[in-house]
Amino acid sequence: MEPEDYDRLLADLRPRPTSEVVGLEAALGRRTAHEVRAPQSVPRVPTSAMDGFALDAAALAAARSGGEVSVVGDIAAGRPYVVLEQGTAVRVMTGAHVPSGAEAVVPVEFTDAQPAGGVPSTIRIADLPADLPSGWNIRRVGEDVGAGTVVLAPGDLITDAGTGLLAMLGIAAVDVTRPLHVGLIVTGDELGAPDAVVADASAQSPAALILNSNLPMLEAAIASAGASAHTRVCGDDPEAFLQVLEELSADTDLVITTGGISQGAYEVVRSALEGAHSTFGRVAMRPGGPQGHGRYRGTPLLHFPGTPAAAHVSFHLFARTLLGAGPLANRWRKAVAAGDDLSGHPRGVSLRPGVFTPNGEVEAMPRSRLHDFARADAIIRVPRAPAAFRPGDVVDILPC
Ligand SMILES: Nc1nc2c(c(=O)[nH]1)N[C@H]1C(S)=C(S)[C@@H](COP(=O)(O)OP(=O)(O)OC[C@H]3O[C@@H](n4cnc5c(N)ncnc54)[C@H](O)[C@@H]3O)O[C@H]1N2
Ligand code: MOO
Repeated sequence: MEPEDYDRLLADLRPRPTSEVVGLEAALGRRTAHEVRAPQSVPRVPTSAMDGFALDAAALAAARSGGEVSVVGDIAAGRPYVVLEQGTAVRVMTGAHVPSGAEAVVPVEFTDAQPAGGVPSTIRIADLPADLPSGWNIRRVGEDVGAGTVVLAPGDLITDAGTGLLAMLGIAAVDVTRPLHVGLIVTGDELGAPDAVVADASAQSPAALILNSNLPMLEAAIASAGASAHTRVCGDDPEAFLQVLEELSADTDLVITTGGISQGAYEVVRSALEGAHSTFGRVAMRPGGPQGHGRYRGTPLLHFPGTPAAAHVSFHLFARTLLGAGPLANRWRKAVAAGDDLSGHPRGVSLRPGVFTPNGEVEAMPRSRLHDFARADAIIRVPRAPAAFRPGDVVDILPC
């Protein structure tokens, strides 16, 4: 099974997020719970796109034939509106409310007026384009955003530009999804805490030989995905594992486990859950081939392999789908390959760490260890052999 097919199977496990209303200052990086519609138009009134003079049709005609036009007022952006009398002009600044009846705003450069200083009492205009479109340099009401337009869809990430957009529309608070609570159980009798003393390799203590990289790595990945992590470490005893899962699943929206799912003698996760709660199998991909998923008392479960590079890739491919990023099939982006030729593996999709070159192409690292992914900008998807890519070919990448 290809990674995207497996990912589709996981869709039913997606937790339903709840929502909360937050102020704009706390909205950055959150996702909208509902669509957001513009409560008002932008601009709200016709506004000038240029510093210049608003003229009605009669004044424009007079100016075209070389006549002087009287200037009857001055409007800066946000300042009170001035009535445009027939056959006259009003000085307007960019963003100013253009008086009704104005046919066009003529930029100051087309006139004999000085750009700065007081308002001239009259202006002359030279070299006006022959066919001025009606409303030249006047931004119509709702030209940027019409009242009622959907400006953000449900699930959209609120970015810095999105924050500005909401402020522009007078929206001070927004309904966003609450961070999901994700349980993480990292399994293996052999694991030592990252600060454990690394003993001599010949020593008897296994905990000193393999340090627990998956826990801090996936805790960080969960936080980067906007969720909160609740972590536990567990040995290879299935009963003890079930006890940890029982506790953790009661208060979490999703539980991720690592390790103990392949063909070995101490596959704790598999022996505790297979049949009753979870299914285990192999996805045609490397790293990360062994995978499992299920539910425990309703709480969705994802089971990742213990090998650190496999756990890393599994999170980006599959956990992100359940944490609101959308189906894997929709998340691949395109990039131009650089560096050496890339050949597919005969048994499945290869997921290779890739680094962006200064000119924006992507170059695969020679190997796919955690050490390589730690420096990568993206995961490159190399389909199964005989697929092969040469420099200049377009490849699928997942930013990570
Ligand atoms: N006979 C077979 N053996 C294996 C197969 C297979 O198909 N047949 N698949 C291999 C592949 S691919 C992978 S990936 C691993 C996955 O095995 P598990 O999920 O059961 O993981 P473990 O055996 O528990 O651990 C694998 C490896 O990773 C180390 N590990 C585990 N957790 C952590 C952690 N939190 N931090 C750092 N390192 C960790 C663990 O000590 C093992 O060395 O199975 C292959 N075998
Ligand atoms: O899933 Mo494994 O060895 O391919 O890392």
